[in-house]
Amino acid sequence: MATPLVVSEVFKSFTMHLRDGLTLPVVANASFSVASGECVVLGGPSGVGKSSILKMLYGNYSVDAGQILIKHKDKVVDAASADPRMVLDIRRHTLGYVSQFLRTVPRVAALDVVAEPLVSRGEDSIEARRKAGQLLEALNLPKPLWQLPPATFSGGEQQRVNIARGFITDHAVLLLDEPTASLDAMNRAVVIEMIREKKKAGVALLGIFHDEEVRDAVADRIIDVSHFSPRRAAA
Ligand SMILES: Nc1ncnc2c1ncn2[C@@H]1O[C@H](COP(=O)(O)OP(=O)(O)OP(=O)(O)O)[C@@H](O)[C@H]1O
Repeated sequence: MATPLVVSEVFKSFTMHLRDGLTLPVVANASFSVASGECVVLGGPSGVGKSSILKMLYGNYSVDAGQILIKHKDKVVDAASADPRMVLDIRRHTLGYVSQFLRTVPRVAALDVVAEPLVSRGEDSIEARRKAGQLLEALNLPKPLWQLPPATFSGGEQQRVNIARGFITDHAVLLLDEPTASLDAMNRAVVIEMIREKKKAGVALLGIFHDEEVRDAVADRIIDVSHFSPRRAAA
């Protein structure tokens, strides 16, 4: 089985510059991998470092030590030490991320927000919009909203735009940070089905799901992130 994501001995601390440089160690010696077609869930109590791990993998947080090995365009790249241009290339072609909250761009219609990851890869914009419409329809976003910028949408509507944007590409690795937190039962079921489709297509998924029902429906494996807690490592 192919393994497009390998995390090896990753460490992370935050330095509080406004608190006399106080250092808060958050992740110590995190090592795990995710295979194609597998959905791995990061578990453990609140504040243990689950979101921080996803943000390091996506390049939003720097990594203090260790490697994040991603299979990118037939090569293995260490995203932890890659330059910003490489990180952007990995995001464009290999690594998707559904964050908890949509970062809206003023004046851009929801349909174009969803189509953008395909357009930025040079795909035909009409075809990209068609695919975006299919996803928004599956996620029950009312059609009159498609042409509006999502800034004024409800939390659940914004989250569905965010999910559609994350799922529109055929990226080999997909990170999901509580994608169903603001959704009703009907749309949670749609997202569960979309995750199963990605697994069937051979995508490696790594996610955080506080909702037990969703977690049980999609998880092949749960990694207890408290194993990577610095306090435990020091004990
Ligand atoms: N940018 C940051 N600056 C300083 N501290 C941070 C930052 N991001 C996260 N932390 C700290 O790192 C620790 C882990 O946070 P993180 O959000 O990764 O936990 P989590 O396991 O995802 O929690 P939850 O389940 O509550 O979302 C927390 O103590 C948090 O305060």
